[in-house]
Amino acid sequence: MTTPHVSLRFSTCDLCDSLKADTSGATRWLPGQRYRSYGARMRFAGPIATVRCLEDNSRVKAAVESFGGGKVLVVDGGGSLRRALLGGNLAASAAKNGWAGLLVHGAVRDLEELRAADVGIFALGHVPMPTERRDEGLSDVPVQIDGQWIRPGEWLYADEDGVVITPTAVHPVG
Ligand SMILES: O=C([O-])CC(=O)C(=O)O
Repeated sequence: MTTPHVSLRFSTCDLCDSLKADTSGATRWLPGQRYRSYGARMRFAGPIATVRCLEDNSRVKAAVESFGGGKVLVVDGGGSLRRALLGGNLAASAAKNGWAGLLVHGAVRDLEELRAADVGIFALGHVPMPTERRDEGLSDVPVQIDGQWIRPGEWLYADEDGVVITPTAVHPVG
């Protein structure tokens, strides 16, 4: 597997400038304030892998401990802030295994360690309580976040302005 090349000079605003006339619904986006950036990378992009889980990070652990190859892990945690789906150890694994970033629709913890992790981490919030792993959750299934479908293999671009999801890789213009 090769690591996809993504220019980290992309900007979600430039992408949206080039995609704004597309009314097909293929382009989806999430507002920047929905997520806070916790990792060392404020800008990340790559093909999507997914996990859907509720207060059990078994599948997140399995994903970040496997080869990331420049992918972005989208974690649909149901929006729960009761348990942290990612902490310092798993963030370090994600960085070591070449994940470009994680979008966690849920909570994270270990903020100081997350700041040091060379990976993008966007999450709804943080809470100190970890999950109890019961081997529950699904990997590489379509997930729905804020009413928008996000599917494995699609592309995600994230920076401080927000998050853009496209069916295939798109290139910045201008
Ligand atoms: O292990 C967990 O469940 C989350 C965590 O604290 C870590 O990644 O360090």
